[in-house]
Amino acid sequence: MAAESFDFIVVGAGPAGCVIAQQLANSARKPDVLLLEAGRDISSKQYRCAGVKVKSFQVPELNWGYKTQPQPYLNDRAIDYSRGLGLGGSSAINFGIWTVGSEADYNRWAKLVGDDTFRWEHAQKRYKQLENLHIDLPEEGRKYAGPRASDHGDNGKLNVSYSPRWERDIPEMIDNLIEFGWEANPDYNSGNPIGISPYASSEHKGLRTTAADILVDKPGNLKVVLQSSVQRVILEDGKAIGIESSERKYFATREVIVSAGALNSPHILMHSGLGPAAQLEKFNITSIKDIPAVGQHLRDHPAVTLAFARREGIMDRAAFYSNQDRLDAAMKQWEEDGTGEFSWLAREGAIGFLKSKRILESAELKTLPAEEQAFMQDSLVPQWEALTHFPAHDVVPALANIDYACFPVFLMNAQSRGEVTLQSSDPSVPLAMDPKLLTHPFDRMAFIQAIRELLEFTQSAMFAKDTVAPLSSPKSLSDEDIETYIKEQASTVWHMSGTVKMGKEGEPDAVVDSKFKVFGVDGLRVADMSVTPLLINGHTQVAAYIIGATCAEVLIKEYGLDKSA
Ligand SMILES: Cc1cc2nc3c(=O)[nH]c(=O)nc-3n(C[C@H](O)[C@H](O)[C@H](O)COP(=O)(O)OP(=O)(O)OC[C@H]3O[C@@H](n4cnc5c(N)ncnc54)[C@H](O)[C@@H]3O)c2cc1C
Repeated sequence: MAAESFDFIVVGAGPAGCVIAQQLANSARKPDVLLLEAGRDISSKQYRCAGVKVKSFQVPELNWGYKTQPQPYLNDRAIDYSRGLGLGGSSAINFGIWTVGSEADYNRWAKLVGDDTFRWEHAQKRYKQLENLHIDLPEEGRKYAGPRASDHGDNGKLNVSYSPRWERDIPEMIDNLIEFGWEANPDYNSGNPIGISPYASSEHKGLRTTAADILVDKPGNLKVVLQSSVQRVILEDGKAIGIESSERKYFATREVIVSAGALNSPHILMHSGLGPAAQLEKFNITSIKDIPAVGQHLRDHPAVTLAFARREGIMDRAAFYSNQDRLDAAMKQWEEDGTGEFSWLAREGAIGFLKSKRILESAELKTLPAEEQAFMQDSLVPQWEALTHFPAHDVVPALANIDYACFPVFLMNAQSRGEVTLQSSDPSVPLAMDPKLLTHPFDRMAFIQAIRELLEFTQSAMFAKDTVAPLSSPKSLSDEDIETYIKEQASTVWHMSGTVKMGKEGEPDAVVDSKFKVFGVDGLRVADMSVTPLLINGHTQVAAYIIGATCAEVLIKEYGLDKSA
């Protein structure tokens, strides 16, 4: 079969890859674009019920199924390191929390890489073009959320919504947290995440939103090939000229853009001869360019959940999830018209981004580089995050019979750096993944403090009056008990970042420049969560979409694709 040729080849149909492919193909010059995805089309309704969203990552055929190396600070546990496999990438299996991060993240990113295109005002513009925010809050929720139209999009392809119905204890929970001292924030996605807000999700009318939605109405000059796992980039005289996948070769006359995610993009680079030469040679891969930083600098947010049985009937969940007849009827209703409990129940709650005086005044903070310390002190930069009504029964089915409160706690700005490394010369064998969670002393101290601050709330009279028993929680507020709990229970929240880090030329940890170009290689860019030079303060899908839009903008400008032929 003759090799097919395209102007641009994009590898990976996650948030970044779908946006790049669609925006390139839609530019005035209408270049021929190929989007290759290793997985299947999983964009049909059967995979997208918002009400069972947290079950998606547990479906083996939708997931690459990765596990980390044993983590010494987590009792040597190998933890789940899921990545979405299929059209939409990890957006098709994620938990749907919609957070853009802090405007300070984007301004710092611009400064770190020396390019103002990453500044908040530009990032926010791209975000607004992608988003279609539906503010259909219930009556009782309106006083807590008030996004300004100027901060959001209402015409993008990504449907985002607040839940139109709330579980009955949510207003009291938010009131209590405000009374406890958390500042009310009417819109945590305005660039200022600090405080407590109801959260918005990547879903609407009971249907999960995924990156596949970006491809709706795709133009004819964009070809999508599924079940094609890219093994390496074909390089000739220092230039990327195509790719070799599990099924065949494809050629690109202009560029190859790798958007396979933070665990797979470095994998493809290494098998193309671009990575740490010593590592490649160990596995008989010819090194074309020694780039020691490929696979290094892996960062992620440590996370742990705390759960408490609540007084029966103060919530809506047990009465529903423990009743098979109601479950069956609700699923029938969702299938018919997308409404009913599976469109709202346990899909709503509050999100808090908190500053912590104790963390900011700690001895451990003072050991960090001055720039990092200054960043953390910024009034728009949180030290930790919590959610209030996580649907943990989708992971621990026994919880379906009880009314329970579940708070995931996330450490922001974690300092530990991990790595992904080769373990085989066979491209079908994944990299060894070692996030080295909590290896940095700052992270261990800050995570303990964050959990303690949440526990102080759950032990306050206003919350404790309705608690029947802790279900999963440290035994006390002591460092030792919290540390034991972390070791037994903590994991990450799948925000892998930084393995193909963006930076300035000559920086030893930089792999791509601010135009997403791999240093020293022509015609090759990487654009997905792997390039982030910092850990975004929030959940990462929005950042991945923005990365895609930024890269598309750069390419369209560089190649003059915005001008008609
Ligand atoms: C379980 C889970 C829960 C999460 N929850 C949230 C959340 O609530 N909110 C949030 O904002 N973020 C969440 N995230 C993170 C978020 O989904 C990711 O940050 C985001 O999807 C990353 O986008 P990406 O484009 O960088 O990569 P991905 O979304 O990982 O996309 C990469 C794509 O490339 C494809 N690919 C990989 N290798 C190859 C290859 N060799 N050949 C061809 N194709 C390939 C993959 O199959 C995939 O489709 C979660 C992630 C997971 C896994």
